[in-house]
Amino acid sequence: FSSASAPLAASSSSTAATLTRSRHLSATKSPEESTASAQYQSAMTSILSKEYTEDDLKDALQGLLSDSLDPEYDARHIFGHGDPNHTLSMLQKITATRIKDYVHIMSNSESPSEEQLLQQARDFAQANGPILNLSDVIRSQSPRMALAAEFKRASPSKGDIATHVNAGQQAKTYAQAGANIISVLTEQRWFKGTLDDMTQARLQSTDQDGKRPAILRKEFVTETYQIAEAAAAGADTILLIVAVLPQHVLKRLIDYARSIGMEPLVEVHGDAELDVAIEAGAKVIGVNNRNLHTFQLDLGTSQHVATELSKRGLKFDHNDEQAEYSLCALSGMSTAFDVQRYRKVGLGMCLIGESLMRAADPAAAIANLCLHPDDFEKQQAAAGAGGAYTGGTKMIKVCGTTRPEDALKACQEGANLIGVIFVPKSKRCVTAEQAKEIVQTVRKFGERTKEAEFPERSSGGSPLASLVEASNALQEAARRPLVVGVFQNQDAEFIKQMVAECGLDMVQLHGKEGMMAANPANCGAPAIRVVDIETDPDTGKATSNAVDALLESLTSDPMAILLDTSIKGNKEGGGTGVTFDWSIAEKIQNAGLPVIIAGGLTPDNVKDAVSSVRPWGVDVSSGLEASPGRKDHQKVQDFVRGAKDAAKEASKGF
Ligand SMILES: O=C(O)c1ccccc1N[C@@H]1O[C@H](COP(=O)(O)O)[C@@H](O)[C@H]1O
Repeated sequence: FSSASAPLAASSSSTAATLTRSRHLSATKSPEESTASAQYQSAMTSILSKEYTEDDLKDALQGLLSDSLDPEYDARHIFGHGDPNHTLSMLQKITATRIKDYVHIMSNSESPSEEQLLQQARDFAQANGPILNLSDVIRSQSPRMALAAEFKRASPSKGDIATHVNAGQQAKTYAQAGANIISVLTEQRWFKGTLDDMTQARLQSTDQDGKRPAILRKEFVTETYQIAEAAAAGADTILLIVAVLPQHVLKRLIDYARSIGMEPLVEVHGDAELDVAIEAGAKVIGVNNRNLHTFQLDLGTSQHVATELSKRGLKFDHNDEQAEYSLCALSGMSTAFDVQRYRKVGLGMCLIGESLMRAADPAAAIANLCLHPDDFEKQQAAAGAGGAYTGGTKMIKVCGTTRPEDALKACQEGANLIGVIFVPKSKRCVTAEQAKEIVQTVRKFGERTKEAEFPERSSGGSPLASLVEASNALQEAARRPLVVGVFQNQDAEFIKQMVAECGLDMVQLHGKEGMMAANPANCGAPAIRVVDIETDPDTGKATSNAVDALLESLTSDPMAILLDTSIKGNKEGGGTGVTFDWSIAEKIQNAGLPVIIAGGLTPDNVKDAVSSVRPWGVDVSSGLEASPGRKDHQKVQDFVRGAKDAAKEASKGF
């Protein structure tokens, strides 16, 4: 395949590009070709609608070991290997389904042969330029972090993400905004992607000077045929997922990809998979922060793998010219802070999908990632917060506690914030003595001797960026529960006095104090600013343009934003026991601001709130009571566990 890997004369003619694409993708065809294409399409439709039993799928995965000389060794890292009763994970189901699909595709008389695909790939390269080497693309960006921006319409766990978006147009936007790699999901059943999406991404992301990002085919690749197919449709590289590939198959696929000029992205999760990848000869290693069998996300995974590579004496630092490997973080990132944490440990690329697909303005979201280190302080300070908030539910606040035993129960269940209310009109209003007792209980539980300390915030940032930074800091600090004092239109001196006397970690301003009142200098501690979502009690709908109003009113004074219902016609919100229209919270988070939602949450509706809105936090007061001011411990347990289970469930996905 030397002609594809050798730099061939590039043509910017899109007509030439269209004509030389593989015959089933071509838009301009002779009548015979059209018939062939129609037959091909109908064959593909029938193949992709086939359903397989669990046994069929297990056999398909087992088949990957049929030519192994040492199946135990080659499959040593594979989940459930050797256990005939193990249930297939979603990753295994999808991969096995693709294995079955390709058995049918490759044997279908309408399909091009692998040789024909390789010829089409050569033609494509001749018309549109040679394959780009992934390793070179990443390394050439140093010291800037390379960005792989992903095109993903849907996923198995999240369902539809952005089905209306056009792949070519989105790729062009990504490329113009500085993406170096464009990853395109080509799997149809679960991700609603196609090979044609990828071709469109390739053709439309090239600029007038012929400069373009590398194109990654994101697929469940087990066959060399899929790699040839990727090259024929315009890919520069392919993803190889170690979790589903026996060692010998991984090696075969890496070698094949290189033989046609592609440097593959080899995806690992833990240490065992890292060893398999290195032994198979991977050079560009992507660390999935998500365990693809359990789907749990942990952004620390990439850092962990970086440490493991260092321990093995392997050089991967993005700024080291001698480095033999490139390390990339995959999954779960959305902000400049995420990029920064990986830059610090030498990673060279971040792959970001969902938050860019959901972003109202993907170009702004990319700019706000501050890919260049010099931009981290400067640019993110001047701009917004990055893409949509997609980090899921991380904060649980149990408010309105008046008794230490209720606060303790909430801590034991895993609540992050315990609220005490100082509002005289509230049925849950506490004295300073009661608050002090609760503070002592919460501190003892968290093995703390003093109030929480928060890192200083970078100065000069936009309110949105500053709030995102503050929310991250609060999330870190609230790994051990903190006590929040709730106030409503009360004197700043009184608030400061209660903070000092009771040892409150934070305050919550729940009245009409305004955004700037939430400054720590005013309150004596960092503050959660409550934003009322004025709701019509008859329709349940918000009565004003709440989203724009909130985004315009933001200042850098608060530590976090909490949305609560206020009933139209009533002066103040708080403890209403009424929900607001949660889609407002979703819209605010899609603009990049993580929010806590409150108002009428109960053990019965919290799961729904968490799974549908995926808010950063949930807050409850009256919904957990046996009687005003007294918590029902069963309800506390059900609420916190329900929120956590739903958060776990909602964070699963590709
Ligand atoms: O709970 C109260 O009595 C209260 C009084 C005054 C201000 C705030 C109050 N509670 C806050 O209201 C929300 C939601 O409460 P609920 O779950 O709808 O009862 C929560 O933030 C509490 O902190």
